[in-house]
Amino acid sequence: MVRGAFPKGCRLCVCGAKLVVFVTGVCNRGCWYCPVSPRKKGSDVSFANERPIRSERDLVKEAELMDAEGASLTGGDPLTRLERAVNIIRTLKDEFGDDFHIHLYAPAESVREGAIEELDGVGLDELRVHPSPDSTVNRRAAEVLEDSGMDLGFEMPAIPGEENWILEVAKLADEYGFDFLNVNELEFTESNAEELRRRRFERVDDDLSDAVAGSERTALTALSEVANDVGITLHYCPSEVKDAVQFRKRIKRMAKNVARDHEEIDEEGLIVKGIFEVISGDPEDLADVLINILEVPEEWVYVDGSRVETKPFVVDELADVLSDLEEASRCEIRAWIIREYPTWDRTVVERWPVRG
Ligand SMILES: C[S@@+](CC[C@H](N)C(=O)[O-])C[C@H]1O[C@@H](n2cnc3c(N)ncnc32)[C@H](O)[C@@H]1O
Ligand code: SF4
Repeated sequence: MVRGAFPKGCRLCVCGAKLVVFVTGVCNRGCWYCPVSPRKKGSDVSFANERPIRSERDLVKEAELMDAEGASLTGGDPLTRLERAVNIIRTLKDEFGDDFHIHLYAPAESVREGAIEELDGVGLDELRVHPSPDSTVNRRAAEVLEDSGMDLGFEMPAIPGEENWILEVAKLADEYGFDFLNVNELEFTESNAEELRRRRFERVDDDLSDAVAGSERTALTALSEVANDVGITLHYCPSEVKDAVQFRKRIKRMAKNVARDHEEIDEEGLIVKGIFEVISGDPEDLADVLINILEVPEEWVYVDGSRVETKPFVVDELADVLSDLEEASRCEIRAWIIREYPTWDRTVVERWPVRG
């Protein structure tokens, strides 16, 4: 549900055009529903999508590979590492121009004048404040932000039974001239599952979803109740948008930029390729046989450690003659066709053996 202009950060996000920059896992707030993975939570690590950021080059490279049109800075609490967040914004704006839209998430507790001035000064376009359960904290944040030049929104999860929190935040946002309130469907993740279960929350009745049952109803009830009293944009973001829409679209944008000559792209934007896994012997000898005896074009043969990668159909066609190939190359081989995400970590989605 959207009432009013769709926030610009959301517009680019649903197209999969936003680079997700995880600034740090550090955060002092401790929400019981915190979705941040245990691996990142509390750790001072930075990622651009799945890629660890070790230098500015990593950040820019990842943005280029997905043809990003903007970025969202998240965490943890990015404001606990203000200088890092400021440098990230500066780097992206310098590299991709002023129109590269950047929004940043921060808990209300961290909204302070000096930090906001710095972020405004470096060109942050939009700030999304995660409200506190304590209304005085939210009011203080709203007062700090009142005269800033950025687009402003509150963003919060819809916790079943907590309609009043949403109503209160919507009214505060309206009072202080915010642009929008974004309410997310509450999600189960690895890190909050125990706390959610302890509070007797359950998953919606759908194998593919991690959403909490009753969250959508809470969001929609509260938003429609407050709609006549406030003039700001009211937006509900269902959890499937993150996976089904945002991630899948980003994958499609990336695939064409990262696929090597021997890798094919399927209709969902996943990479499909053939793998010869060399159990014993020298992968270079196998590559040599493929290129010089079997006349597989050189650009379709890629040696990566103990693997020789090639087009999926090459592996398929050689399936019946693997023992001849083993003999000619003096290698013991296993053959696979795999499907993987075109992400930095190349997560394998599916792999099937061509010979057991
Ligand atoms: C995951 S946080 C990331 C940024 C930062 N940690 C924060 O909380 O502001 C992004 C937004 O998701 C919302 N959120 C937090 N926990 C959630 C959950 N379990 N399910 C859905 N949304 C959640 C928060 O309201 C926050 O505005
Ligand atoms: S503010 Fe964000 S990162 Fe911090 S505990 Fe809450 S949800 Fe987790």
